Amino acid sequence: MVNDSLEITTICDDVGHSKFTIESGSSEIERPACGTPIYQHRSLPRIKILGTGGTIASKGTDSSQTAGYHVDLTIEELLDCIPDISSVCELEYEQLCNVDSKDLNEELLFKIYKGVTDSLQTFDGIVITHGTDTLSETAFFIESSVDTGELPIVFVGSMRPSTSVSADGPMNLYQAILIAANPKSRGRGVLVSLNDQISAGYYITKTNANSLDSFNVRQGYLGNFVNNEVHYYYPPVKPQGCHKFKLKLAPGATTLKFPPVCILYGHQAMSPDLIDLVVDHYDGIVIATMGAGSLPNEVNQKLLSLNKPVIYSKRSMDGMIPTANLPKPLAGTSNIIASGYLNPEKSRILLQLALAENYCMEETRRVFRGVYGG
Ligand SMILES: NC(=O)C[C@H](N)C(=O)O
Repeated sequence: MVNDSLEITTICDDVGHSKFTIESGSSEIERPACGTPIYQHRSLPRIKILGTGGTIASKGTDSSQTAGYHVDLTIEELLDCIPDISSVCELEYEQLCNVDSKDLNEELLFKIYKGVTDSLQTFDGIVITHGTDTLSETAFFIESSVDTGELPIVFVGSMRPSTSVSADGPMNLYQAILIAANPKSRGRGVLVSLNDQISAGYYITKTNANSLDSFNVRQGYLGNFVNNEVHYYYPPVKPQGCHKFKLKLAPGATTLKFPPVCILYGHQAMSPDLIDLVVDHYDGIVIATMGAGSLPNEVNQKLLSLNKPVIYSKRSMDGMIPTANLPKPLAGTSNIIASGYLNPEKSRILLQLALAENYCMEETRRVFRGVYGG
């Protein structure tokens, strides 16, 4: 299903940067200087698409293949597969990277952050195509580090590669663009659009490794997409207690370097020796506890003795860690902080942001209080 009615124009000859615009109609376009967006119909919302890769940008070898495929499709090719949106919005798109989301690192996260912040003033909405495995981490990071104001930022991925029968990528992308262009999406912060559902990026979690309905959010879906209509269930709202960090690069640095934080997974017969193996390599530890903060006593004692922050999160997908369940130090203030509703991977990002700001233990605890932890 090729979209013939869109005109795709290269506006920057720096191919490494891959910036393009898609204009509605085919009337003459005056070419501005490299990097300047071209707009003809000021009345349509302007949407920026940032391509980063993932299954939505993947190809398999035959149409039945839904595993073992490779990222091999550009954002430009992906846009060729969606229905005509030229009467709905004007698009500009940019390929930031093209990787499986397991390979996203601080450098690429910073590229996404820059892609977003550079577009905030010029566009009415931003769509980010992303692999689903770590999509919720990037969405959480962007919500925690960008003051989005009224602008909708919509993350989107897919569970089937572009070559498969009933590939979900084109419909998911189409919906994400329409959500970003819809005035009702304003003032809702970072959204995730997948499988017809709209959710808050701050809370969403990937809960199924294979199915199309792979994302779940116990805090509730915000809305639904049906037959070209965006339906919100609630008026605009942003996540409660979300702490906003101002990212600062170190003097002379060109990208972010976060303090290292690891995640350990609690289990029966867990030994405190595990902590000894990692403690010197990390500035903080997140631990996926059993239940709502349970760990063997010796592990609690070992963690309490560390001179660095330890976040108690959970193995269970839902629920939270109440502060009442944290182990108590014999004397002084504790280095152990409850993650509240955050899962281990989001807790890791939040702790890294707090460490990067040089927050003391109490400031870090206050940040986690926003999600009923601390
Ligand atoms: N469905 C997906 O996008 C999974 C893929 N491995 C990724 O996260 O990039």
